[in-house]
Amino acid sequence: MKTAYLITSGDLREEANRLCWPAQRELEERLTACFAHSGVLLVRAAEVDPIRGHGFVAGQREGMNVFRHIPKEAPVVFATAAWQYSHHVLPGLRSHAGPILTVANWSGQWPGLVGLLNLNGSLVKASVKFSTLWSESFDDDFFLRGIDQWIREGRIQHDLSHVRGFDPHAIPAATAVAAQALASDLQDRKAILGIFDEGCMGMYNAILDDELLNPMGIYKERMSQSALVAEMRTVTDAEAQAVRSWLDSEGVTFNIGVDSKVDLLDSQVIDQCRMYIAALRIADDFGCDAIGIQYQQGLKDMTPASDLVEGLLNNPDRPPAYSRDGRVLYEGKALPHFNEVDECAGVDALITNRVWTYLGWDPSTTLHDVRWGEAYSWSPESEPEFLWLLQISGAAPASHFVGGYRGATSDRQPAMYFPLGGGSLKGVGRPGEIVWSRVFQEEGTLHVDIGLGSVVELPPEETERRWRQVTYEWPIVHARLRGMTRDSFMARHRANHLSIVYAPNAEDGRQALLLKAAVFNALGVKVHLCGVPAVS
Ligand SMILES: C[C@H](O)[C@@H](O)[C@@H](O)C(=O)CO
Repeated sequence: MKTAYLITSGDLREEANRLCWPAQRELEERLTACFAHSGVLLVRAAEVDPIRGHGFVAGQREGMNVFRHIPKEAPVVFATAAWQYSHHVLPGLRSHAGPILTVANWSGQWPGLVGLLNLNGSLVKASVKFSTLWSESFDDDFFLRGIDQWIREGRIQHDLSHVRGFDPHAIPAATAVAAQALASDLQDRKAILGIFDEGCMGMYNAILDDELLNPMGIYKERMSQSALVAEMRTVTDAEAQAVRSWLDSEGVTFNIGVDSKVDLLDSQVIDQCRMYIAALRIADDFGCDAIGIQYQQGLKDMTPASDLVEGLLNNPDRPPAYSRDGRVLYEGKALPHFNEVDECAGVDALITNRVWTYLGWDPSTTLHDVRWGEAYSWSPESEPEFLWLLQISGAAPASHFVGGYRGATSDRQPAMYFPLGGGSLKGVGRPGEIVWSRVFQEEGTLHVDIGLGSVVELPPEETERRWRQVTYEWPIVHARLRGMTRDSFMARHRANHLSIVYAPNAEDGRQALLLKAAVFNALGVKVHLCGVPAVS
């Protein structure tokens, strides 16, 4: 290999591209130096645009044009230090014949690792072969060995020994019976995912065909964010204020300011309360079992962000909302919400809701971005332990926070993403045992990765330090994912998101994982146990 082409992809929001550009430029410089050291010239496939103030590919058409100038068989390196829309480069990568490497810098500053994992998941769904790497310093052994192998062989082998198949015969008989009953119930009665506009921010991997969903008993109701805005207009000030008052009485702190461009205003929160009621009313109209709001393109220019709404919906303990004729909507229940209309997370949330409700446990669940992570030394003598930092862009159920609603704050969404603001639902993940999972599509079928972990509590100053390295306005979770290293998880994970739900303790978590795995298996989804010890 003498030459490789460097491409990147960015946001559709130019403000985000401009702000993230310095980090991207630094990544590209380091990567170029690294390849040069190995005798390979890394050539940028597109010029940096001085007028736009960045060098990101910022649209699908633009990406298609860039790829027309890359020789078909040439090696291509995709590098990202920021959140990016995969569909900008997916058409070019799909029809590319040369080796593909995807790389991100190991940094929490912008969601670059999230962007990397989204592209990786999208490439897996599209059946495009690729290799992937990440690095903090670009001089570590793991990275250099990977680069070396890719340059020599056009591929990189990672350790995936933590992933193994699920054996439905190796679980307790009672679990198998319960799983079959839950699966049959779903297939008989069927469920509806309410989709407020399909496809968010280029997340091709988050869109699932009806052909895959319908055999499970899951159907989509296709709805529109415009209908949500229209319904919001019918919600009265008094109805919206009642939701806000409920949140105030539960102790949520709204960090209200004065400048609508950068601060959270009461009026933005009231609009979010309107959206909460409107979403529940529409979900009820269509008999939805879960809903997802695309929430970025289109909606961000019409209303404050939907995160506060989403975090509330995922929690059975939430402000009461009434139908137009006065019924309490989804009384005492969560209405699972899949942020960024990630349908894989929607399927997962639906199954979690059924399984956890059957077990009599709190079914509050949420997806998170796999944002970053760092080692932590619990004592001066102990070996540092790697802890993941999970963080979704503003929404998580307050039951997942230290202190619940009382521990929750609502900060204005960053203006670079959300010009009309809106408050987040933000807190620190409460310590406890979790089951994590990810539904994904590979080779035309549905799969789920599932594993065990725990949320850990770090000293407040360490939480604060980590929080300042990522997006301070969003919730934060310090997680230990059992049975795998940072690198083996990254090599395997097929999405920017991962879903979590709490179990009462480790043994209950293990039993619930088996039940959830068995339900998926009974529904025809291929289950992969990640880092989970064999059932004895
Ligand atoms: C607002 C940002 O674009 C986020 O939505 C992004 O980082 C994600 O959450 C991607 O999953």
